Amino acid sequence: MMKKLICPSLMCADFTNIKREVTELDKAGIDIFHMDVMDGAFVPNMALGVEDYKSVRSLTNTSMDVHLMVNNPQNFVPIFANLGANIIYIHPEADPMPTRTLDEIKKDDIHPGIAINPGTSIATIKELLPLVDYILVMTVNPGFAGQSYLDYVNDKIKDLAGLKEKYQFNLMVDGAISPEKIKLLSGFGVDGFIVGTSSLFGKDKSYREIVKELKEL
Ligand SMILES: O=C(CO)[C@H](O)[C@H](O)COP(=O)(O)O
Repeated sequence: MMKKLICPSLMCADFTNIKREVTELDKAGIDIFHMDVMDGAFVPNMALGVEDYKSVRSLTNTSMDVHLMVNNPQNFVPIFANLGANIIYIHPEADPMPTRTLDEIKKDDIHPGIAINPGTSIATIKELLPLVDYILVMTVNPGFAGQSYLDYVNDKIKDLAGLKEKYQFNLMVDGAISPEKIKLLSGFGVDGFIVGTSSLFGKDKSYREIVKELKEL
């Protein structure tokens, strides 16, 4: 069976009970905590920040990423490196020299990743493929939970899956990832799924039940 990394998007969690949320998600066997940091400029919203990152990091030893939905992400890398991030995603669309930033991330022994918007083509990121351990394909326009899945991104996901063996990256998807999409996209060769309101949070079942079901899809 292909690996299926389940990564809860903590912007969708109940932050009034973050200790319980993180503990229950850990018990459910999730793989990576996904932390969306927004600047209100690269995307028209604000979500998690440094203090949220510190809180979650203090509650778990599980892998944590940070998805920097910010302009000039190179300025924020040292902050999240110091906070114990295991994977740092930058948007190449927002960085004047993503090759340098990815090298800086790697120097800190952190996995470098790129997140790419629905309208970003593979051609524009081709040179970055040998530099990254993770590619996060946005299947909604980033910034908000609860949007609709953009089907036109499927062709790009299939094409990237075809490049995984050559470049050895993990292929991840983020945005309106329902159980049906996990099943479909696993078949395309996607390794990891950022799960928010579409499959994990605000449901009537426990995280343990849901994560088990998603892994078995
Ligand atoms: O990156 C995001 C928004 O930009 C969120 O991680 C994601 O959209 C949350 O999941 P859902 O779409 O299922 O509510």
